Amino acid sequence: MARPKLDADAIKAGLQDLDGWSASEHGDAISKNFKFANFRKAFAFMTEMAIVAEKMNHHPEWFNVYNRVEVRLTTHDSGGVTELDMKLAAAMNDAAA
Ligand SMILES: C[C@H](O)[C@H](O)[C@H]1CNC2=NC(N)=NC(=O)C2=N1
Repeated sequence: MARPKLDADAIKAGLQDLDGWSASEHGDAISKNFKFANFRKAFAFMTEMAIVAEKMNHHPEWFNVYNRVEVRLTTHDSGGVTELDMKLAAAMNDAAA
């Protein structure tokens, strides 16, 4: 079952607690650019999050160059942002802290 999409207000409310995350222009995704000390740290973060994502069956769109990981979260099955994206974003903030 696809999760219900969050509307613009619900996304805004959810992002209050998510440091560094912002809504995309069209409100169909949330994104954050993470920066680490080096590639090893960036890739360790990705490895940790890959395991979490697989457990959640909810997978990030991301792009890595050296110490930078650009993340975009959206729920493809729902065509927008859902609670799953908020949950994964929170887990990423915890892992990067
Ligand atoms: C069939 C499978 O459960 C789905 O395609 C899952 C896998 N991972 C997913 N990840 C994300 N980000 N959105 C989804 O809708 C999604 N759906």
